[in-house]
Amino acid sequence: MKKIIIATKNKGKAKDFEALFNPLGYEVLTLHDVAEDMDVEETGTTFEENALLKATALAEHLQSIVIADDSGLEVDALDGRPGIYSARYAGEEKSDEANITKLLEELRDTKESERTARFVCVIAVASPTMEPFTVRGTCEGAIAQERKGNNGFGYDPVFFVPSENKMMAELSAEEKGAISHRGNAIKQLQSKLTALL
Ligand SMILES: O=c1[nH]c(=O)c2ncn([C@@H]3O[C@H](COP(=O)(O)OP(=O)(O)OP(=O)(O)O)[C@@H](O)[C@H]3O)c2[nH]1
Ligand SMILES: [Mg+2]
Repeated sequence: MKKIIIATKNKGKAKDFEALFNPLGYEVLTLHDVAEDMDVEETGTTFEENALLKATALAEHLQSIVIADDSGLEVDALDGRPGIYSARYAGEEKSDEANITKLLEELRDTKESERTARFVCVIAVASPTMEPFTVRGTCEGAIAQERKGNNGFGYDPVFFVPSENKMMAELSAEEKGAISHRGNAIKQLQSKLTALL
């Protein structure tokens, strides 16, 4: 099987990528497989900057084509927060559980119609032989009052997807990939992918 390297340590993201790339004939490798010690600081101010930082650092290190994903949740009632800080919203330990608790607490007095939000996923592609580039995918939804569902990762248990009438965490990996920010970003990548890999 052909291999694709993703500059991530997030196992939930890796699963999402596997559901999207395995059917296309690619085995997904992550930092855990290729450079366990590598830790790229996300010092950018946009998803694009952070995705490029992660992709170019690993592409340089491995002298190979690499993709990276920087993603997060934008909540309208919170002026777009947590945004690029989604992973570390409740602290540097990056706990999905604590992040959800903090989010629900911050939205405690926000009524149903004002709980709109979107997931954003920016994927950067970098290689030693070409200019890096990014694609962006989004997924519109709303923040629920309570957790529901056991699939996915991050904020999936409280992210309501109107088109499915379900929480993201109630969808299978394949169902999530069909409608998610990550799936949408990868769809944009696909046309360019064949030429690249
Ligand atoms: O419920 C969710 N479903 C998703 O599909 C999703 N995609 C992103 N997120 C949130 O945004 C952070 C990314 O931050 P991020 O891009 O810096 O990644 P990360 O730090 O977790 O791993 P790495 O790829 O940087 O190694 C994640 O941790 C999550 O909190 C999601 N939440
Ligand atoms: Mg990160």
